Parts: sequence; C-alpha cells; structure tokens
Amino acid sequence: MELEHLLNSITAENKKTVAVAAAEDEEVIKSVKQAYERGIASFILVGNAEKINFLLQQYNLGDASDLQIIEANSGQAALEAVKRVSSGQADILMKGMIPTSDLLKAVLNKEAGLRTGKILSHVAAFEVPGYDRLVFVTDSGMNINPDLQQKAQIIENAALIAKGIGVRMPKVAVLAAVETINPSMQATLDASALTVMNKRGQISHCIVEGPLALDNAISTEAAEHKGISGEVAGKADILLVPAIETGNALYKSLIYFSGAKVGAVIAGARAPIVLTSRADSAESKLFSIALAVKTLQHKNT
Ligand SMILES: CCCC(=O)SCCNC(=O)CCNC(=O)[C@H](O)C(C)(C)COP(=O)(O)OP(=O)(O)OC[C@H]1O[C@@H](n2cnc3c(N)ncnc32)[C@H](O)[C@@H]1OP(=O)(O)O
Repeated sequence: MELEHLLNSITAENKKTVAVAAAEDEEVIKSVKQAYERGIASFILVGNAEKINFLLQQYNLGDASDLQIIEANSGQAALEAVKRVSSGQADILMKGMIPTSDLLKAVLNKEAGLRTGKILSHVAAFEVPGYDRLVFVTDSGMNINPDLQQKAQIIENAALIAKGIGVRMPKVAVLAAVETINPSMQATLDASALTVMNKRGQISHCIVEGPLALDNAISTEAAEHKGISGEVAGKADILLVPAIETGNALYKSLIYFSGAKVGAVIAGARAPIVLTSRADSAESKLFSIALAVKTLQHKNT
C-alpha cells in the first residue's frame, strides 16, 4: 500500500483528535490544514498562540471550528499536549517545532505521560522509488542503543504497525554490516539471537532473519549473489537497525538521496505519537497523521 493509498483509505468516520506540541510552525500548520480539510482529524494546537493564530489566518483556517488553541511556552508545550492525550481529550500526540527528546521526556513522564510498561519505539514507513513495497525502518528516533530484549520489543512494535496497514506477516531483516556472525560485532550476535527467539515464539507477529547487510535485505539479486536464501532476504518489509545513528542516517538518506516519502510514529505508547523530523515536509507530517489514525483503528478492531 502506498502512502497516498493509506491516506485515502481514511474517511471522516475514522476522524480522530490530534494534540500538537509546539504547533507554531508552517509545515505543521500546512499538514493540519490538509488533514482538517480531508475531515480525518480535528486538532488541539498547543504552543505560542499568537504565532499559531497568525499561521492559521495565513492558511485560511482562522474561522475553522474543531481547531482549539492552548497557550503554552516552549518549556510547557510538550507536557500540556501530552496531558490532552492522557486525559482522553485527544487520541493522538504530534510533535511540532520542538526537539524530539523534549517531547519524549514528557511522553515518559511518570504522572501525566503515555507509558504502558512496554518499550516505546520509532517506526517509519517509507515509500522508496523502485522498491515494490513500503519499507519500515526502526528505530531511527527514540532508543539510542537498544539491548537484545529491547530490540525484540522494537521488532514487535514495528510488526504491529505494519500489520495495521495490511502487511499480513511482516518480514523483518535485522541489519548488520555483514551477514555472518562476527563475535566482535554485537549487531551480528543480537541478530542471530533475535532470529532464534522468533523461531521459538519469543517474538511474534512476524518472520525475523539476520544478520543481513542492507543490500541482502532489500535486493534479491544481492542476496542470490551471496548465496543467501530464506524468507526475508531480498524482500524485507521491516529493517531493524542496530542503533539510532544508523537508523537516523538511513531515515534521512532515504528522503534526501532517494526522494522517498515517509510517515512515522512512535509505537508502544498509550496512544500513537506522530514523530517526524522538524525539517520534514508537510506531506510527511500528513502521512504520519494517517499512519497514526490507521494504527488506532487497527488497535480498536
Ligand atoms: C527520525 C526522525 C526524527 C528525528 O530525527 S529524532 C532525533 C533523534 N532522537 C533523539 O534525539 C531522541 C533520542 N532519545 C533520547 O534522547 C532519550 O532516550 C529519551 C527518549 C529522551 C529518554 O531519555 P531520558 O529521559 O534521559 O531517559 P532515561 O533513559 O533516563 O529513562 C527515563 C525513564 O524512561 C524509561 N524509558 C526510556 N526510554 C524508554 C523507551 N524507549 N520506552 C519505554 N520507557 C523508556 C526508562 O526506563 C526510565 O524509566 P524509570 O524512570 O526507570 O521507570
């Protein structure tokens, strides 16, 4: 399913309320306008009310009903937006013009946050020109250096998001620099353990294989060339990266070098969290809202 199809599959019947932390940003307001005009979301815009109002006027949303503005300074915006979700006034949280770590600290807040007891992790769905399916990259934005147990939960979070948009049994490639076990490379040891954990039922909802280098994960020619067979090699739906630096560089290189489109959320929390890079386009933010709405829909079925 392409991201445009994902967006078109959401109707006004599925309409959700999104609380945006630090909404005073042009790309954020453009995505708000598109989601609002499609009837798929109403918004609680938290942040600098003067700037938000100015942008709403600029985009002809000055008189729009269903757009609530809450004044909050930059230090308060994240927690105020999170509280709108934890209190049930909003269904989805969205990052605006705020550093990721500030938003996530509010999400992890023990009293008002959105913890579930599970690992929260970033899942990005990419439509890459020339690749025949959406490819999910995890974790590019939250977990800095996950251990084996955390990687297992990160895989399950991504698998549930992929299933939510119609991938029946997601194929997960655990990425490393090589496709053989090298005891000096922790990523290869973890990949091997995750593969066994999946075979023994400790990781569900997906098929896991690794270690795989990126080429063997996404190109059947590259996999065949190296004599790698299996259900995942060459046709991965999900790429698990070993650490945030790899994930973040892969995320940004797909967008800037390959012209990929993206929709991204934090999974595993009490509610989906729209989390793109601040520099990402309004279109990416809109696709991310669509992914969050679809995730909620799937959770409720
Ligand atoms: C990809 C596109 C967008 C981007 O480019 S994003 C840019 C890159 N991303 C970032 O800079 C964020 C990277 N991550 C971080 O900064 C931090 O890990 C993060 C999420 C802010 C948490 O930092 P701290 O608050 O310092 O966390 P901490 O390790 O001291 O833990 C505090 C409590 O929170 C818990 N926690 C941390 N990460 C968690 C997770 N993933 N899932 C569930 N719980 C988590 C942790 O267990 C701890 O709990 P407790 O207080 O001991 O009960």
